[in-house]
Parts: sequence; structure tokens; C-alpha cells
Amino acid sequence: MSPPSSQSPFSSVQSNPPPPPLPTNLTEDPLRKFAVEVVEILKNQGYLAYFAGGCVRDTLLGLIPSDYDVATNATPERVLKLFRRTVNVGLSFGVVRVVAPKGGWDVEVATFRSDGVYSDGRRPDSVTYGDAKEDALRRDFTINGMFMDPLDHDRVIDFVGGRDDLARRILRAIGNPRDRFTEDKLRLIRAVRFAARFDLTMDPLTEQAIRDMADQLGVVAFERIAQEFRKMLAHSSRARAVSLCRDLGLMPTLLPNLPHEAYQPQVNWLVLPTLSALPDDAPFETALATVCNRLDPTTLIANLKRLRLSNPEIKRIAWLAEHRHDLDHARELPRHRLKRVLAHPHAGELIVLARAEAIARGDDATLANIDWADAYRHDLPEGPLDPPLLVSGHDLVALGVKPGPRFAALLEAIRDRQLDGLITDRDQALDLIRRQVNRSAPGPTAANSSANQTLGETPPGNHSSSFEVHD
Ligand SMILES: Nc1ccn([C@@H]2O[C@H](COP(=O)(O)OP(=O)(O)OP(=O)(O)O)[C@@H](O)[C@H]2O)c(=O)n1
Repeated sequence: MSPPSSQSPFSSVQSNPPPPPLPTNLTEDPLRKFAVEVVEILKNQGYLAYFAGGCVRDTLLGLIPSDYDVATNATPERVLKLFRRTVNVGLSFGVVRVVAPKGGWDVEVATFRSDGVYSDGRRPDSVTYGDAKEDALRRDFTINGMFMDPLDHDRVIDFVGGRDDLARRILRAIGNPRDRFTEDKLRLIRAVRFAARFDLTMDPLTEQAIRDMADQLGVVAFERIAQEFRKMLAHSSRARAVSLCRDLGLMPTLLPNLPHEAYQPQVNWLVLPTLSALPDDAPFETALATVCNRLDPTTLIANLKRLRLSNPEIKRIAWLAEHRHDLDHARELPRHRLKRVLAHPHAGELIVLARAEAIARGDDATLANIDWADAYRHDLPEGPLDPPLLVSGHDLVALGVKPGPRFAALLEAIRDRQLDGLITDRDQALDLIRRQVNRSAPGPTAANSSANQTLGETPPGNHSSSFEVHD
């Protein structure tokens, strides 16, 4: 490591005009203020220190960075000594997390380095501390390879042409794309995420390298792939991201067993217009349910487990997938069934998904049904869906029903009728049971099996009541 120097080593670097003044919401950002303090402390000790990577890109795009990375020529050991609250997040890579004195904020400080061989296709086997230029050249894309000096009017230090590419909206790997992707295969999907998120055109060489190496994405741990996929699907640019994954051949690794059109560029795939029709802030679960729309439940769950989703996430997506068409004929659905769907915690998300699909299909009749269901949902009373039971198990015994599975089914059917607005008092409920018991005579066996058959869930669009008694 060269001795600390306060003189800029960047005289050979293309000198960029300082970016326009930062918007007030950025200068007031407490995380940025803390990151500037970190740079200041390093510089006061005679070290070089800059903002690096994604936070520079975001600032130049006028966005508020969600995190700040600082690159410096101070060794990790020096960084650990200079700051009181630190976490050693990757000493072998020269990375130290510096935590704000009162907590709440942290900034990763990394020593300028060049990476050794990447034998696992994900991380370098070793790193060598170097200078800022070497540190820029080891990074993935030109837009992510810039530094910024917040103490010198946000001067941009750009060894890789990132500023031009950002201005021309190009996503380009630094140096030879194949080398960058060979080093770290996760970059294959990061490229898609950045291109979609910032609406960038892919540089042809970078694009060709992704196409050629797409099947190597699978060497990366699924947790990491899933993190990237999740970020893509949670962002409003999700349709372009999924379309790029398809066009570049990444889809089979992300989600195997999708229908044929999910992997074939130029083939009409309804999922893409549906993703475009989702609201910008739709959660990633809604988007993933959209992408997986034609998977059978078992394959769907296998895919979601493979992506290492949590159980609540899997349940949420599986529920959306199971009920995705329930509202297409909402006006014709038995009320108890409609109310149960609409009272579900994810009903709002289901409406969003069903609406987007109807828009994508240009299906105005279905859209009208979904809008009607949405209005109906807002008119539903707050609080628990199920009304108080009008009859009890004792009543059923008194009426001659033998305890067993039929008990629960009969009580459920009474509730359904209450929800349908067909019965409102105890006498009506008792009468209904009496008639059901009489119908089921001559033998309890016949009665029980008929009740079991008819008291199950009614399929969507099926008009028959779940109770066998006809008014
Ligand atoms: N596989 C990777 C991951 C990261 N980086 C470098 O490390 C920086 C920080 O990485 P990360 O925080 O993962 O991404 P960001 O660029 O900050 O993007 P995001 O806002 O999505 O986190 C990147 O800008 C890039 O310079 C890289 O070269 N190769």
C-alpha cells in the first residue's frame, strides 16, 4: 500500500464537470450526511476516500441512493482503528462496515483492490490492495464503476466511461464482458436488473456474452439469484426485466417448467402485458404469481421452494394462483363463496392481479366483473366475515343428526346460506336442517354421503348452492 497522500492521483483521468447541485432531499439525507462524515474522517487522516459504485450512479441519475459505499486507500486495519463502531464484514475482501455513533446508519468502507482468480464463478480466491483505477476495473458495469468526491463539489472520477454510458443510457460491462461474467455469474442477472431498472440499452458485446453464458447462471447459490429476481419483480420495470430474461435465455434457470412461450422470444406471452398492467408498486409476490400463471399447484410450489421463498410468501403466491380466476365471473358467483374470497387478507392483491390480466387480454366483460367485485368488497362490513352461528351441535343432535363429519358440513352450509343472505334467523336455520334430515332418510349412510358430496366448496361460476335443500 502506498503511503497516504492527499494529492489526487487522477490527473490522467478525463476531467468531468461537476454534476449540477444536488437536490435538497438528497443533501438533507441523513445517510448521505453520515457517508460524507466517513469520507471526511479518512481524508483528514491523509487517505484518499470516495463514494463508489451504485451510490455514484444513483446520484448522477438524480435518485436517492439506498446505501453508500466508500472506497479508500486506507487498509481495513486502519479503518477499524479510525472508527469507533465497526463491523468486520469481509476483512479478506478489505470491507469494513462503519456504523454511525448513535446507530441507525452504516456505510461500507472498502480498500481499493484488484481481484485474483475467481475459481467458483462468484467470488475472488484472493484480493490484492491496489489503487482507485484497479478498483474501478474489477467492477461489473461502467455505470457502477465510478467514484465521486463529496468534498470536492461531487467531482466524478471515471476510469471506465461510466458517465458517458449513463448519459447515453447504455449498460456495458467493464473491459471484456466474458471476463466480467466468468468472474461472477450473478452479474448475468444483475445486468438485466440494471438495464430494466434504469431503462438502458444493452451494449451488443455485453448482450451477446449474456446470451452465450446464460446457462451458467445456475452455478450461483439460489438465495442470491432469488434476491436479484425479487428486486426485479418488485420494481415497476418488471415487464422489461422478465422480457430480457426470456430473450437472453435466463428464464429456464430462474423458473423451469413454465409453458413453452415463456422461453421463446417473439412468441406472444400474455404474462408480459399483464406485468406491464400491474401498478408500479405491486409487490413481488403478485408479479411472481403472474409469471407462474399456468403452473399446476405442485410444480408452482416446487419452483417457489427452489427460489428459497419463505413459507408465508409461498402460501401467498399459491393462494393468488389458486384463486386468480375466481373474480372473472364475480357477479355470478354464490355470495358466500365471493365473500370468502374477498374477505381474504390478500384479496386486494388478487383484484390487482385479475384486473391486470383482464386489461392484458383486452377483456372488458371480465374487467367489469372485477371492478364490480372490488366495489362489493369495499361495501362488505368490517370485522369477522362469519356471522354468529344460528344453530349449535346440540340442535343437530336434537334433530337426529349423528355426530360425525356431516356435523361440521351442515354448520358450514348454514353459514354459507347466512352469507348468501338466504337465512337470517334461527327458526329458518332449524327448518332447513329438518328438511335436509327428512330428505336424507331412509338411511343415515345415504344421508351422510350425500351431505358430504354436496357440502364441499363450490367451484367458481358454479351456481348450485352448497346446501341440498331447495327453496
Ligand atoms: N457482482 C458484483 C456486485 C457488485 N459489484 C460492484 O459493487 C458495487 C455495489 O454493489 P451492490 O451494492 O450489490 O449494487 P449497487 O450497484 O449498489 O446496486 P443496488 O442499488 O441495486 O444495490 C456495484 O456498484 C459494483 O461496482 C460488482 O462489481 N460485481
